[in-house]
Amino acid sequence: MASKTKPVTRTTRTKTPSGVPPPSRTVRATNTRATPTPPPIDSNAKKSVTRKPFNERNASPEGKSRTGTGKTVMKAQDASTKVAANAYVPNDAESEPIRAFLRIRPQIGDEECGISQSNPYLEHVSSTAVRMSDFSSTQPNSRLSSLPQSSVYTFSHVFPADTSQSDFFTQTTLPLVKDVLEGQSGLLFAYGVTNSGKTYTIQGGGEEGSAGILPRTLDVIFNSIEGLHGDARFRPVRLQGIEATLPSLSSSQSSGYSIGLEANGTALADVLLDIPSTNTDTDPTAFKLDRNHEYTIWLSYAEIYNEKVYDLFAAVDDADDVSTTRSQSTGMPHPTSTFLNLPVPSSQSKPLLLTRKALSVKPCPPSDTDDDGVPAGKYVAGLRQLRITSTTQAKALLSLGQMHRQVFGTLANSQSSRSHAMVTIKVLRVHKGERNDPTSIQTSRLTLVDLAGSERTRNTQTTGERLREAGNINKSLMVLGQCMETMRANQRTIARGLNAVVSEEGGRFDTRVAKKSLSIVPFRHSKLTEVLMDYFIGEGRVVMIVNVNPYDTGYDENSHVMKISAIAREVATTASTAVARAVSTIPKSKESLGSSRGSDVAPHRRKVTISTGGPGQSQNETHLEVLEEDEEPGEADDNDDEPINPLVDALFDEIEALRMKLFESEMRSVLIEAQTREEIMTEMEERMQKMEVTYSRRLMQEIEQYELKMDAKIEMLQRSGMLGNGSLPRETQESSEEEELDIIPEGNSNHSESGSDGDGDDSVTSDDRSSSPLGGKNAKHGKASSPLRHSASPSHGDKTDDNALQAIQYRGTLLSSKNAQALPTPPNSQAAEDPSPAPAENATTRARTTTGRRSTRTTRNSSMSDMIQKTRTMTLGEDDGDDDCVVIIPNKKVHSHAITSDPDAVYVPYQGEIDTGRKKKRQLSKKPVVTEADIERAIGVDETQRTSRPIRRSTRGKP
Ligand SMILES: Nc1ncnc2c1ncn2[C@@H]1O[C@H](COP(=O)(O)OP(=O)(O)OP(=O)(O)O)[C@@H](O)[C@H]1O
Repeated sequence: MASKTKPVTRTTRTKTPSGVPPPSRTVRATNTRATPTPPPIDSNAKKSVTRKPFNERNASPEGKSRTGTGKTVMKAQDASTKVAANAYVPNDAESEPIRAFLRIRPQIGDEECGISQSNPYLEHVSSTAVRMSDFSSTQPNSRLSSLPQSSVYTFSHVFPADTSQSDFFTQTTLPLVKDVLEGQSGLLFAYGVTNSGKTYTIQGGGEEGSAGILPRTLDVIFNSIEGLHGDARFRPVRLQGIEATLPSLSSSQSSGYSIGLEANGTALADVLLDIPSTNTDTDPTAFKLDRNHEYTIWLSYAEIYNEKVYDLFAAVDDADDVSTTRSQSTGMPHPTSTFLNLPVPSSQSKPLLLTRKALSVKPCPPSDTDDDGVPAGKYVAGLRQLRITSTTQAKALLSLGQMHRQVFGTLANSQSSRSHAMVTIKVLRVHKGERNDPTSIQTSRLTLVDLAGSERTRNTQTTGERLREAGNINKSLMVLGQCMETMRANQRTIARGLNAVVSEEGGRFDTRVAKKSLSIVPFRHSKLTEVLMDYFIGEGRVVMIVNVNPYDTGYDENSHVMKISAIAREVATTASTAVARAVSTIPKSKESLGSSRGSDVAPHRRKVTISTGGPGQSQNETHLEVLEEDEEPGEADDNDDEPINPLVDALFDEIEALRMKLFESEMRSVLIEAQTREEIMTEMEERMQKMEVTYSRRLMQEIEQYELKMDAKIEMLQRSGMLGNGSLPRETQESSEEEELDIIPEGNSNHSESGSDGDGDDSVTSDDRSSSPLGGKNAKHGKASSPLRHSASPSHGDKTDDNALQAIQYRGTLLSSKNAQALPTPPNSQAAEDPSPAPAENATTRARTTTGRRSTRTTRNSSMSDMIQKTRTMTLGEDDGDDDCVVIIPNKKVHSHAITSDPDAVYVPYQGEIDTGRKKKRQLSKKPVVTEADIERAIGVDETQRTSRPIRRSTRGKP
């Protein structure tokens, strides 16, 4: 019986490439304006939504008027009622900004993988804000980007790491589930870098209570429609279209999917996948719905991989293969997969060919357009929509789709989700009394998207397939960000225009002018945005879930994600109520069932060999060939978005292509820069390490050499008796003793008091010294010239030579003429040879030299400390022009005695005296004592020369 003819109410819809949400809608059935809250579901009134063309949207029936030129204008007073001052989002009752929720992933111990850092870079500021700080920036050269090191980001709500799946679902998704049952469409997508918890959020984990958003959504839907299931007389097509099912299809479609044969032997699925155990985790929530309505639920599952859309239900067995097989374990009918149930080929046989065909994204056909001829968005042509009748079926079907995704992901060598997964749940609602009237069927849909993780910059250095994947993932996410940014800009422009009108008394808002100043949102530049476009331009609420792993090392990537979410929160979308669509009684079965006709486009082939069998098991190799057919040429973009001007469109495409290239080259340059920096750092580190090794080796060598020198010196000093020589052999000790005795100035040996026998301190009288050519003014007066003794024998006559050795070490001792008196006298034998009397002034001075081993022992410590003490306080004597006396002190002991004997004596070592001493020591054949007279004699200075060529003085403090 023909049903009562009813006018088909259609949504008046306009294409709004500018992304400005339609600000007003009219619910015709009730003849009242829609309120922000959708009408209660138990209302019997049939609702339809009228979307008005852009140029009419801001005009109320009263305020709208047409100018002579056809321009639509709106009176300022009317606009003022719609637009709040300073608002950038049109203050439409139904429009609302995208809600962005941040979910922080807990630390799960993946530090070992090297993808984690010790400090979380996120810090809670409030329940809606977090501060993001880059701790790695404290390390020098660690930052490669110019992003701020610390920023605060605000969200609709921030969920800490310990949030349960159930709580998260309740606060973020449950309102959308309610909406979809009540006729409003919605979109939820999880966005974040790889490994941030998107899949966990959407699908869930394996543990009890960890079911994700998707299974919980299905639970709530089926809990709510319990006892309200409709039949499969009509099915959804495209976005919102409805068509009657063919009788031959209805059985299969009513069951939703076919029940395939259990595969005998090893199925491909067994080889490729660990089939997950069914999650018994269920959400008990149920909404109270109007029991006068019937509901049918339809499911589709698509993935966008490498900028191509694939149907993950494509391989689910068709009705023709139907058999009534039930699961052996649960006894429940379960879906099967064409290719997952294929028997595993032996290693010798031909590779198994798995084919899947990319689907095209098409604008909705004219049959779906409204009365004004405005097309109704884009849909994925050929995407299967399967009817499901229970949550168990739905979950089984989804896990089958997930397996397909996983298989192709595995075959593409993917380690994580390299594709965007899109599950759409369609709810068809009809009043029980009108179930035969297709025009009264209302369609709403909820799409849940698990986006692929944005690829890390440093990982994009992969090649081949992975590089292509990474590029496409980044591109689609970038375009998504661009779309939201453009929409926000357009909405701000509109708001500014309206605000200006409001502030201007009697002002008019010319929508055409406003429209011209708007940018086109680049939805068409990625498959992802193209498919989701309909939500952004006014088809439902949008929720964005931002997943973040605060221990992730990719600070820059996460900053980018945060920025996109900040933009998203400023974009307004408009909630829609259920839409009734045109009905076609002739089903496009081929298209709707996802037929895979041949294509002229060369398919993308991949050969894969999978080895199975663990240790101790038989090894098995499975050869597969994967064929990814492109979408058919010309399928897409027919009747595409309203052509503004082909040239402009082409130019816009060109701009977008260039922008994309720019972005890619920027990415590449950042990558190269990062690589270069890393290389330089590595090289620097290597060099530094080498230098460190070289220097430490040198240092060790120097230390060794220095120690050797010191040893030699100590030995030498021990030999000379300057140090305790208990360890020396007896004869050495004796020889040292003798050598020390040799230090006694020769002149002293003539004095009985001198103790030349070594019993006591030997002293040198002024008389002794007076004979010295080194004494005071003697040199000046040319009175003394001590002969140099060359013999090192213990005999007094040869003592000078031996003493020269030590004396040379302390050569450079200079006293001023006054203080020179304190100096020890050179060997007295000189005086014997040179009978010239010492000057009177020198006669008063006395230099005492220590001789004799015993006396040395007893006085050494005090002498040394005295010497040190005095040396500290010594100052160069007043230069009265008379300091023309050079005295060479034979050794330290003699020197110290000289010092102690005369408080006015000053010891001034000159720079490098030790080295010079050593050199001289070698030259003078280890003579312990060298007097000036010796030197003069050695260089052959006679009396006459001495007067004309004064002995060079080692004067300190004088230039
Ligand atoms: N809230 C959470 N609680 C416990 N474990 C979590 C949580 N979120 C994520 N995980 C774990 O972190 C790991 C990574 O999560 P997931 O696979 O969901 O990341 P993803 O963002 O989907 O990565 P990709 O983009 O690479 O697919 C998984 O082992 C998952 O179980």
